[in-house]
Amino acid sequence: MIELKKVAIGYQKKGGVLTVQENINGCISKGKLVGLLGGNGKGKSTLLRTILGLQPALKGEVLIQGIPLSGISAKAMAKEVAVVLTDKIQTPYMTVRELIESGRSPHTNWWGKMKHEDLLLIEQVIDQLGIDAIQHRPFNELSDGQKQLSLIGRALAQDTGVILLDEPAAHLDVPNKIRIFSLLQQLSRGGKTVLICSHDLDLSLRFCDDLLLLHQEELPVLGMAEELVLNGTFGRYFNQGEVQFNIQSGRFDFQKKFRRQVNIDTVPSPQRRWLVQALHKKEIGISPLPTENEIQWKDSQWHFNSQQFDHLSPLINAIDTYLT
Ligand SMILES: Nc1ncnc2c1ncn2[C@@H]1O[C@H](COP(=O)(O)OP(=O)(O)OP(=O)(O)O)[C@@H](O)[C@H]1O
Repeated sequence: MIELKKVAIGYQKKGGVLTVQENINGCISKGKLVGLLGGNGKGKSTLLRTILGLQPALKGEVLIQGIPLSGISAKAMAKEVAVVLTDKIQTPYMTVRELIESGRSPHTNWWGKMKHEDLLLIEQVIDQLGIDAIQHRPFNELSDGQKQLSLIGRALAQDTGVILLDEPAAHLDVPNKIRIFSLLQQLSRGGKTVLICSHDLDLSLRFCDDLLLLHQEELPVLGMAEELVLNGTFGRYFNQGEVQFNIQSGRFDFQKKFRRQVNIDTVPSPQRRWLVQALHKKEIGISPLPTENEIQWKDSQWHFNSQQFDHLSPLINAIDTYLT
């Protein structure tokens, strides 16, 4: 586990100190998938680098598996903590498989000779990530998403108690993103401590047990994801102007006030959800009051202004014309 005790993070500069965040407290527990979330420039990467000991904390203390960072050698750190950072890595010619195998180096002998168990683990990682088809391709020739999967593979092959990931799913397609979050969740259930920094708030809410939220004006907060939503903290930390978190849908809405409005009170789900989206694209809002502009869904048909429509597209065009 990772313990943070009154940690302040930032940079020593010529003119003084730039404090990015302070008073970061809490325990990133074993067996949990924890998301590190915050808007741009709030200090997520800085905190990850501080936890890794790549830069000193300005104040406070970081403990890894109960030991203060200052007391952990680089070799011991490599056995305890695996990391996937966003920095572009330059590998001299190396295949995906060789890159993943290099994750075993903290555990192998000086010659890097791998035992049967090491090879089994490599096979398992390649299988878990679904990268069998690219395992013999040169890393430098891969797409960004394939590179990301390979780097995650190297971290998994390291087989450490703690895994830190900085935006590991940024370049991945949706099924691969879900696969990575789900795999990290599975790893945490197996007893690992996993801290993932992400801008994907939706997947973080769905998969992470706890969230560590960073904000400019408010103190960092660590808590159960659903609790932070229900007590309003999550929304408060991310709402910006017209972009507001909707506690019902769990999504961020662009809450623009539309001049033109219709009433859809009687439209059931799922038609309602997609009708609202199509109306908003035409700058038509939803009126909470019954008005004469009512849309209905009856007998698998749309009804508006005494007309019937089999499909959404002509309905939306008719409303758009009528309300112009
Ligand atoms: N080497 C550096 N020297 C000085 N300031 C830095 C340095 N690296 C980052 N910063 C500053 O620290 C703050 C936090 O940056 P950091 O990269 O940790 O944010 P982040 O939350 O990871 O952002 P993003 O989501 O945009 O990647 C920013 O104001 C940034 O300008």
